[in-house]
Amino acid sequence: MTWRDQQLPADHPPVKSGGIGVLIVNLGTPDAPEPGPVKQYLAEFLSDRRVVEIPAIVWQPILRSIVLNTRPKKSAHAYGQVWTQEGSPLAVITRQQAEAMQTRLGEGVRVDWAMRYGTPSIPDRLQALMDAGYERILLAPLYPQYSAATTATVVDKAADYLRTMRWQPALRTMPPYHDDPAYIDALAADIGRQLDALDFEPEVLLLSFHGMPERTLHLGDPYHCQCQKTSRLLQDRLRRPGLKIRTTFQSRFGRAKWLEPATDAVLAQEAGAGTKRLAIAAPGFSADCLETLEELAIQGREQFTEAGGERFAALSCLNTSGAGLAMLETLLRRELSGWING
Ligand SMILES: C=CC1=C(C)c2cc3[nH]c(cc4nc(cc5[nH]c(cc1n2)c(C)c5CCC(=O)O)C(CCC(=O)O)=C4C)c(C)c3C=C
Ligand SMILES: [Fe+2]
Ligand SMILES: [Fe+2]
Repeated sequence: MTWRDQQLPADHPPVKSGGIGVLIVNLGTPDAPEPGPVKQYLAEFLSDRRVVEIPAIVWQPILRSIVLNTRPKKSAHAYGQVWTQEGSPLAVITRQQAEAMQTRLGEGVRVDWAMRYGTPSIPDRLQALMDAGYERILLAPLYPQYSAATTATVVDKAADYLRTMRWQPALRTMPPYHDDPAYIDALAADIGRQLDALDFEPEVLLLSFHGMPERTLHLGDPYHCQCQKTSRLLQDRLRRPGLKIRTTFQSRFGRAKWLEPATDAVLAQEAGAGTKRLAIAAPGFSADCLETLEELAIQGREQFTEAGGERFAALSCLNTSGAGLAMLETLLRRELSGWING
């Protein structure tokens, strides 16, 4: 009991200890690879005004009457192809990343994880950290490139929850790290290692980033520029002059024009132009997920080989690789240093 507790009534909640918590956050994923849970997840995700920037009065009827009646079945099938014994790859890897950070950062800091959509939710984990006495919380969205549809909506969600609290934690947010030497070095080391381990030598390496509506670029979202900068720095750092490297954007959604060139179009175009051996990496994803394991590794392979390609490799994301964990530790320690040493 502290001196403060002694002055409080007996039924008063315990005085918090003031410890430091880290909440790492990724996008989110359904609870099961079945249409029901996928529908629930998509309803939450695609109702986020940061993600679909169409007025709700126009979008919600389309979402409810068309998208949520057609997409869940198709997406559930895709999730079924990549689901693991432990669950959705994105959730499993994010949890493993949090556990590894707990080990690396030690007992002085508590590391937890959450998903922007689905479970475990950001409010749930923020409250759990507060209940356990962590009054300073570092919110770490694991998106190297900033976009309103990813980084900003994580901060919105945390802020919305803080708005409901009488006793708020102090919140710090980890900035995007698209050009951070720790990130570029980790990518170069991990992609270089995977390229060296292939039993063929690719002529082309695609760096495929998740797409966004092109309109967001014109509205000032830095996402496209940050993807291009990551690619340029990574290309320099990879030092493979014989390898043709191209930047592409995947996972188009809806009817609007998205950032180009599209990954699927480039796969077919490269094969059509005579490229026989191709590798693809997804540097914007911190963890393998549906978009890398199904869309790139399964569908991408089909698109390339059906158009005449012969050898294809989809490289893993940083996940829990040594390079990836060392990078995360560097980024988190940098943000925590003000609180620990200050
Ligand atoms: C890495 C950054 C991401 C950006 C930017 C992003 C933008 C964005 N996404 C959609 C629509 C969908 N994305 C879906 C899956 C998905 N998206 C990301 C990351 C980014 N999205 C990840 C990591 C995942 C995988 C989730 C998993 O469970 O493994 C999906 C769901 C799957 C499907 O039905 O195809 C949709 C839908 C939009 C509209 C958008 C930008 C405006
Ligand atoms: Fe997405
Ligand atoms: Fe997809």
